[in-house]
Amino acid sequence: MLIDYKNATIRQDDGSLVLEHVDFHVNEGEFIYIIGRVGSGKSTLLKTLYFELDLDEADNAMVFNHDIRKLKRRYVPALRRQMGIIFQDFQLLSDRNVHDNLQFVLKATGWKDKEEIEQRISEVLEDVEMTEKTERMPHELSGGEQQRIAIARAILNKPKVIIADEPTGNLDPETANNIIQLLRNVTQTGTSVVMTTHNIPLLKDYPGIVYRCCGKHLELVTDDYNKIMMLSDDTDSSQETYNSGYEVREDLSV
Ligand SMILES: Nc1ncnc2c1ncn2[C@@H]1O[C@H](COP(=O)(O)OP(=O)(O)OP(=O)(O)O)[C@@H](O)[C@H]1O
Repeated sequence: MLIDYKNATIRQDDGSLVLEHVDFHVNEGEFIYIIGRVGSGKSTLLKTLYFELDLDEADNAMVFNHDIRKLKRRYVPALRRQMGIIFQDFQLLSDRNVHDNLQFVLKATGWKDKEEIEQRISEVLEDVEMTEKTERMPHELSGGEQQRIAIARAILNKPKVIIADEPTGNLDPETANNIIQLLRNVTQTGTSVVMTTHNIPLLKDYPGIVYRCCGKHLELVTDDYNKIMMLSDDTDSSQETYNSGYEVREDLSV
């Protein structure tokens, strides 16, 4: 198991409670969605996974077999290197082109051999179908293209887990589908993906394990990829419309 939280309590730095009694598990190659209303704690849960926020109240809190309750800060970079992190706003370095964005990460994570660096950059750009855009600056790319580069950057070091905080939030529905398809492809290599989303229709088109943040708890909605096809929109309350134009209902039930 790559990530194993049992009965974890997640608080902000100011001590305010975000989620309690959290049981959350990630195995190799899994595709996991975290859904839930605005402010329900999705991003905060992710922050504990990539050590942006401490988690010390739990019966168990393991990431890559390290007990993160006792983790010394000096071990964080080595663990983060085994993760790829993707944000809604891409967070590419705006002052350098696509190639140099990727090269920067490889150099920062200890790659030295020039040929190997070039080879790896070509491979990941091929994976995300962006080989033509190597020389482009981030501002010369569309949102979907920038997110492709963010994915390329996230997979450079063949991470065990990709953590993506609303990676399709700024994208039109078709581009969002392409991005999710790319992330699904990544799981074929054994990498797991944990992503937050408000885009509920995605769940049916690209099934995965679904958790929901709700009322300071994290519920497992389904861990059966097949069952997700039966997720019902036919519920009685809590309709919300988001920027994507989708009408979504967050109180999905199986
Ligand atoms: N740095 C912070 N310090 C204190 N409280 C915070 C901080 N960041 C977020 N919060 C609060 O923690 C709660 C959970 O926020 P979080 O960002 O995890 O929600 P979310 O489910 O990701 O929301 P969204 O769907 O809008 O991204 C909210 O009440 C939010 O106001």
